[in-house]
Amino acid sequence: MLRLAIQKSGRLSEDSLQLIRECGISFLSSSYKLKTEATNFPLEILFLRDDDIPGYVQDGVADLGIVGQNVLEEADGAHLQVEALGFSKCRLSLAVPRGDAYESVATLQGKSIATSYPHLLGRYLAAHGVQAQLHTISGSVEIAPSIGLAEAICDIVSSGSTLLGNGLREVETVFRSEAVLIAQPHLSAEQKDLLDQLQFRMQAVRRAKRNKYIILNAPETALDEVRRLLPGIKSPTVTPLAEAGWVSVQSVVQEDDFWHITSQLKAVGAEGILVLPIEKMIA
Ligand SMILES: Nc1ncnc2c1ncn2[C@@H]1O[C@H](COP(=O)(O)OP(=O)(O)OP(=O)(O)O)[C@@H](O)[C@H]1O
Ligand SMILES: O=P(O)(O)OC[C@H]1O[C@H](OP(=O)(O)OP(=O)(O)O)[C@H](O)[C@@H]1O
Ligand SMILES: [Mg+2]
Repeated sequence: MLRLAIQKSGRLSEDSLQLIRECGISFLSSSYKLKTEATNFPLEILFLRDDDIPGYVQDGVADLGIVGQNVLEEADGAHLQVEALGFSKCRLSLAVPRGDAYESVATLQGKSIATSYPHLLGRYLAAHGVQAQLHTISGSVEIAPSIGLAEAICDIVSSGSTLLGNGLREVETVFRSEAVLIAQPHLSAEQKDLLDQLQFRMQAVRRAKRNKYIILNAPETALDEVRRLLPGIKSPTVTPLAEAGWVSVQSVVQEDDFWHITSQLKAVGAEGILVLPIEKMIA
């Protein structure tokens, strides 16, 4: 049995639950129940505050956890990371009131800074030879300058809307983060085997999300060009159409390259291009 700790409610919760479900693991969940057992995989899921997850995993109370690298690093738990999961991408940044002069991090010398990440920020400031007064608060950090609590802040930024809405300007990136899977250091051989199975499934799900299945019709004369554009996993599947001189091509294309490749496919005469999502992809 493996015990996996995920965030109870917050920015990581939905994507964590979705990833577990996409791995084919079923379980019942209700917002009142803080522990549930999967029905088709030896997994127990604990719903916790995200700040507590690195400690629980370090101590072996939970075997696995899903947490942001920002929280993990703040808790000195980077060694627990087994895999980056690609969601909840954000950055920990320094910001100052929009009208304030700012040249470099040296501008913060002797200033007061509000943050929920005193360890990460302290390390960053020390590396830049800056001494500042840190005020540790656990949330709504962006309010601090406007109520006279601090002259600058250091908090999580994603779209930048919270900074904008509070009259602040992002000036330095202290740390880049995404959600990660972490594991306790003393898993048994059986638990390691289960973790391998879980990671295998997670990787298949993530790979599938990065790729699309593509089907198109092309004149036979364009086949070499189409094959060059759509090499697929091994090579594309090519079948003749009922109409002479035409073929149907099926392949896999990376989401990031899709629009660029599609315009090139059209340029060489491809028609009727269909694109389908892939559910799982095993290399
Ligand atoms: N705006 C954002 N966009 C993307 N990811 C974010 C954003 N804000 C936070 N995160 C990531 O999600 C994690 C959880 O954020 P959230 O705001 O839900 O934490 P919290 O309020 O501390 O939750 P908890 O109540 O569990 O302590 C953060 O540690 C960070 O890794
Ligand atoms: O750059 P943005 O897209 O505006 O996101 C940044 C905000 O998101 C997070 O807070 P959240 O909304 O999760 O609320 P919380 O303070 O309750 O954690 C973070 O603490 C920032 O305040
Ligand atoms: Mg928290």
